[in-house]
Amino acid sequence: MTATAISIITISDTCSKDASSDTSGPTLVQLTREMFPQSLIRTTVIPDEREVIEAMIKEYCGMDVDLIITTGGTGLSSRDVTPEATKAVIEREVPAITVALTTESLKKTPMAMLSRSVAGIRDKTLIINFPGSKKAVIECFEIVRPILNHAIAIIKNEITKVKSVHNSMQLDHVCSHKKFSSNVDLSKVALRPRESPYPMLQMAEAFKVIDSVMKEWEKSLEQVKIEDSMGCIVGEPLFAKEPMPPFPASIKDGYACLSSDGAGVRRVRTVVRAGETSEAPLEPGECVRINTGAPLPPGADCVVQVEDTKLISASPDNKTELEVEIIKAPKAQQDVRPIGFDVALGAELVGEGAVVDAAVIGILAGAGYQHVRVRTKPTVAILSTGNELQDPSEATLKPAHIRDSNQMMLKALLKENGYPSVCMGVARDEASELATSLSDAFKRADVVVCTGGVSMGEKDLLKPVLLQDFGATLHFGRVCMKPGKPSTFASCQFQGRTKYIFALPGNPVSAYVCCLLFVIRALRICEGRRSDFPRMRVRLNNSFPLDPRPEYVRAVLRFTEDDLPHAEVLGNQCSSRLLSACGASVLLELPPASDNLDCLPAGHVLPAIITGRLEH
Ligand SMILES: Nc1nc2c(c(=O)[nH]1)N[C@H]1C(S)=C(S)[C@@H](COP(=O)(O)OP(=O)(O)OC[C@H]3O[C@@H](n4cnc5c(N)ncnc54)[C@H](O)[C@@H]3O)O[C@H]1N2
Ligand code: MOO
Ligand SMILES: [Mg+2]
Repeated sequence: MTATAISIITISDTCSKDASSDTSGPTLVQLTREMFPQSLIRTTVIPDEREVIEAMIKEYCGMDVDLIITTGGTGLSSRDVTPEATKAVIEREVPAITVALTTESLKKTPMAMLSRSVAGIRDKTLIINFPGSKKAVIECFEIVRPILNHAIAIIKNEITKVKSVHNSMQLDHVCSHKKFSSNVDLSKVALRPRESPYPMLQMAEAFKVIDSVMKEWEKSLEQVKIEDSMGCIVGEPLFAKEPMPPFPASIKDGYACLSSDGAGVRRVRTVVRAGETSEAPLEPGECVRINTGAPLPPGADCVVQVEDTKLISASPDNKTELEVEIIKAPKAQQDVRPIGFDVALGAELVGEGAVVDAAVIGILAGAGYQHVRVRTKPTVAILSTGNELQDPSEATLKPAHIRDSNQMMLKALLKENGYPSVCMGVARDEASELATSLSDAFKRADVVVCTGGVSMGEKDLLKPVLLQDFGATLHFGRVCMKPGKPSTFASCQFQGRTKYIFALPGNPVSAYVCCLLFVIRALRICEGRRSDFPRMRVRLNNSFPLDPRPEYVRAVLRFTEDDLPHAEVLGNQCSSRLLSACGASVLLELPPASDNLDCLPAGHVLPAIITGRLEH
């Protein structure tokens, strides 16, 4: 999570007359810049005037600033009105921030009793008052530092509006190291929570959270070779530096003529084939034998195809045509592509936001471009977790082990959707090993996709490790869907950059479906594409029982005489049975079972998300 906009307001009569005397403002700029390196930080110095302070806070809030820190004007003198002004503009107070500031500052100086700081929220902006001295500013910043990311994330991602997510955020926030480490301690397994502490989001809520979090991804462009640009999104338009064709070219194999000569016999002066030029201008009564794609000789203004001519005379060896008859009078420009006919000089070859396809690559190659600037894709790392996993290459299985199928499957699925990734191997279900592997993955990638360890087992340690070791914000930890219930989405700051983590359930089908629905959605948002896969209406071939959760059923489509394709479910849909995804063209979107509908009958028409090839 990155604050995109921060405002520092120095409130002081003295500093407003001489800004160079302000030391607290610049100190806050430095502190916030270190914590939010990618943020836009605005500063201002204003006098201790209540109306001015109120107006300034309101103005920044109107500019979608995420965080406003004021410094100064919190004391007891009659000019100290910052708290009053702040109270007048905030919509909701956050009193615990003030309590923390006071409690912690009192440990350093009893003077803290004389600060009347206020903290609160106006619209989507968090506003915190700090006292005026540089020392106090440094101390206060250290006190609020641990909550800034979470607080801004909650406010900014509108998660406050999604009650369940809000609960989850609060939960995450109070999910202390100790609470989760009891989970880790096998000897105290009896103390683990017997209910998941993570609220179960509806799909629409989960999508909304992903969309709002991923919108923060900082978009950039990169230059790639055109042959490597397939499927990329064009970042800057490209224009034709040359016309196509660059010369008037014949469309037919025949004779270049002067249209003013009309029909009749012509002397065949010479020949011009594709790739050749002919220098001498055509004289009346002459023609030049020409091939498709060859440049018209100077003077010629039309081409007559060989089918519309008669041979009149040839050399004795028949290797040269000497005279031909043009049967029908040609029109000017007949069968000629003038200069720039296909692409005019300066025409737009490919626009910003276009998806590079084979034709675009052909156009760019034909126009002499070797590179194209495209929108940068996030880098992705894949990690499998589980003590039971062996590398797929191992010949024999150890007792109670299985081979890791998720890693290769996810890599292929991402590649199929245009996203390269790196594989980070398998981490064992130990907190320290998971932390090391995650940290290695964060060094390699912006987005980390891991599988396993997100449900209720005492060895399901992904969530606690993300919270404890990386101070991650858990955007969600459970989703009402089948498969994929324990799907987890988090973000954290790592070495000054935001990392996004999709911790998918270990069951292979859950990982497959959640990668399609959540991970690829997120990656597409980063690239500025439309987030959803296309959908179509299909007819169910056989009846299908409904689950209490909305279900994503893998199916193939059969195109018949019927107006709609028929969806054939790919066998048992158990979340461990990856065979149910082999060859799938679509995910059928099944509604949850209800009192009046617990089974969809054969022939029922329902939406299908197109995730694979429609025909094989
Ligand atoms: N008490 C509860 N138990 C479970 C719940 C629940 O709500 N309460 N949810 C179930 C659901 S739904 C799912 S889905 C799974 C998710 O499990 P985890 O994400 O914790 O994953 P693991 O426990 O590590 O593994 C689950 C399953 O998948 C196999 N697996 C894991 N990784 C791989 C891999 N890379 N390649 C192939 N197979 C893999 C693993 O061996 C397990 O069989 O939790 C349910 N439990
Ligand atoms: O939600 Mo789990 O992915 O059904 O088995
Ligand atoms: Mg598990």
